[in-house]
Amino acid sequence: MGYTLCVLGCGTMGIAITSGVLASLHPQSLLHGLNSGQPKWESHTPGTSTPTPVADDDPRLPSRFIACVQREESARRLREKFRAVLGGDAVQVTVGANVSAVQLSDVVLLCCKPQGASSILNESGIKEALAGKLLISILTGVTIAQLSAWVFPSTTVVRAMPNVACRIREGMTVVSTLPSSDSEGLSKQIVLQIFSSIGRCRFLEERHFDASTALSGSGPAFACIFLEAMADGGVMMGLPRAEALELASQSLQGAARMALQPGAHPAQIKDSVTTPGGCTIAGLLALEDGRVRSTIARAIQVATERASELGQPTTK
Ligand SMILES: NC(=O)C1=CN([C@@H]2O[C@H](COP(=O)(O)OP(=O)(O)OC[C@H]3O[C@@H](n4cnc5c(N)ncnc54)[C@H](OP(=O)(O)O)[C@@H]3O)[C@@H](O)[C@H]2O)C=CC1
Ligand SMILES: O=C(O)[C@@H]1CCC=N1
Repeated sequence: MGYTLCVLGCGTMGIAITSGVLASLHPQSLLHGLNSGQPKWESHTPGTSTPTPVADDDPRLPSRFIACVQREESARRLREKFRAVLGGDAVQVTVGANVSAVQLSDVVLLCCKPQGASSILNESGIKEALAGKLLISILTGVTIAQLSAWVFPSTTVVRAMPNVACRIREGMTVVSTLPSSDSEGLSKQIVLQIFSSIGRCRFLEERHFDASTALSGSGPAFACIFLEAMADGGVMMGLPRAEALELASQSLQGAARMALQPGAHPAQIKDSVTTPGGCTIAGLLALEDGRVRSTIARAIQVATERASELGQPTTK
């Protein structure tokens, strides 16, 4: 029998992670369709993630899910969503019952706003309910030292920084290196299993978390600005909007997948596209005139600085 996973604060990211993990555990379920939506275009869109084989007795895999939210309205929507795709109560959704949800769980995924951590973890009984368990926080800016001060020493605290693409199992998650006492233990296996089932997962020291938050946590938003702008250019030149978005999206996906190939480098890919005297170099020079590289790099810098402020007592 696997373990019980409690998603404490099941909003955008809680839903993305839960949906991704459920889809990996139930490859035949409608979750795949729901997560990726109906194909927008008629073009062939091959799937990319390989389903994780289900093994009910694997202690690294969750077999029961509890989602905690604050408002009844959110709870109702979540129940409908998960019931619709799994046809039962695969995910138990609770409101105002964080302590009992944590008591019933083995692993807790903290997915509330950074500003909400203090009140959620200071609720009477939570500390005791978390004793001896694994607490994985995806909160921006809230440090392991802060989290550890709110729980007993027997609670294993791990930070993770996923992104919204976990929803379609194409996420990028950075996980803090575990304490040496647990560096090869079950906690590490559980964390790896969760996040590698919904995308890529990499361990990094905590000092890199704010930059990782800006780069891969916020990254999908930055990429979508570029994507929208490319599509706008296509529309300006007469392409229909839907086709322009398809062309832009698939081009970005293709370029990113090429860049992820072993030994590949973005500059080499760019050079291979750039015919001497051709149209690509004309477009590249227009981009450079707009200081596109320093603008994008500065966005990561500013987002990193802001990430470090979030979750701190003096920050709104
Ligand atoms: N959005 C993103 O792309 C990313 C976000 N993050 C981090 O993930 C965290 C969550 O972000 P996001 O999912 O966008 O935020 P959301 O606001 O979408 O989700 C927060 C959830 O917490 C719930 N909640 C609030 N208070 C309580 C409470 N007292 N008890 C139980 N549940 C509660 C809310 O319930 P209700 O719905 O009822 O209000 C909501 O479901 C943040 O810390 C953020 O920094 C990290 C990486 C990417
Ligand atoms: O904007 C934010 O603060 C969060 C963290 C990364 C993505 N969204």
